[in-house]
Amino acid sequence: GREHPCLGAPTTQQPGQDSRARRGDIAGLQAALLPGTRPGPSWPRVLTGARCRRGCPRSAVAVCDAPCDGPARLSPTTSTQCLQSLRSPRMDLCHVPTTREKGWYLALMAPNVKGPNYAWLDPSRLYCHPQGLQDCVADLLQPFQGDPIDMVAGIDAMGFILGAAAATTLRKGFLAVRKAGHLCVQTLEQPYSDYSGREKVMEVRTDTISPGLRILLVDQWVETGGTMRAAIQLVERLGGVVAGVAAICIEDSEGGRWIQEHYKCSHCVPPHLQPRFNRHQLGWE
Ligand SMILES: O=P(O)(O)OC[C@H]1O[C@H](OP(=O)(O)OP(=O)(O)O)[C@H](O)[C@@H]1O
Ligand SMILES: Nc1ncnc2[nH]cnc12
Repeated sequence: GREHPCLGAPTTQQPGQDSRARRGDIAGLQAALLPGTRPGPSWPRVLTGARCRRGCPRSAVAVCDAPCDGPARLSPTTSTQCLQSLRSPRMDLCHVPTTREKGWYLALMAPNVKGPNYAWLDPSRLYCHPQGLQDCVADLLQPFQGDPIDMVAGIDAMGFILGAAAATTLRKGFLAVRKAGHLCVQTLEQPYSDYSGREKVMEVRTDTISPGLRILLVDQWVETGGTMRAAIQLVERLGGVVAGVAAICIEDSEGGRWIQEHYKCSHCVPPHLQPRFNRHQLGWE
C-alpha cells in the first residue's frame, strides 16, 4: 500500500516499542499492533510509530484506537498537532453516551456535507468511532444470535467494512461480493441496477459457496434494494442459503420491503427515525 502522508518517523522510541514501527510506514504500524504488542491497559493509547502532520483526522483515529470513556491519556511523544486534532471540534472519537441505546451511533453520521437537511447519509464517520463501530456491529448481529451462519459476505465497497467486522465477531470467513472487473478468478456474474438507475454487474468467486452454505449478507445501506437483491441472487444461484441480510438502514422502498418480507433482516434504525432515513434526512443538524 501507499504510505500515508501523515505517517512519518516517530519522534522518540518508547522502551519496548516494536522497532518495526520506526520505519514509519503502514506496515510498521500494523506490525506494532501484532498480537503480543497490541495496545493494552498498560499502553498509552498512542501508536508511537505515527506522527501527525497538518492535523490529519486519520492520525486522530490512530491515536485513539482503544475504547475510552474519559479524556485520552496521551504519551509524551504525542505531537502538539496530534493533540490539536484529537481536541478538534471535527469529531470526538472518545465521547460515549452513558446509555448506549440501539442506534445511538447513527448521530455520528452528522454532519453531512451535502446540506443542512437533505443528504446522502454517509456512515463512514461513524466507523471512525471505536465504540460506535463496535455497537453498530453488535446491533446488526443481535437478531442472528444462535442462528447457524457459516460465512459472512459483504458487498463492494462500503459493505466490506461492516461485513468484515461481523465476520471476525462471529469468527467466520468473509466473502467479498464485488462490482465486476476486480476479481482475477473464475466468477459468477449478476446484472442489476441500483438507486442510480444505471445497469451494473456484480460478481463473486465460484469456488467458495458450496450448496447449503448459510451466508449472512452485509451491506452499508439498502435503498432501492437492487444491490442486495443481486447479491442474494448470486448466493442462491451458487446453491447457498441466505441466512440473513444486515445493513445500517433498509429503506422502506419496494425493494427494501421485498427483502424484509423474504429474508430475516437486521438494521440499526429505530422506528421513529425510519421515515427520516427514507427521506435521507438526518435531522440532527
Ligand atoms: O439499494 P440500492 O439502491 O441498490 O443501493 C445500495 C447500495 O448503494 C451504496 O453503495 P454504492 O454502490 O453507492 O457504492 P460504495 O459502497 O462503493 O460506496 C450502498 O452501500 C449499497 O451497496
Ligand atoms: N449511505 C446511503 N445513504 C443514503 N442513501 C443511500 N443509498 C445507498 N447508500 C446510501
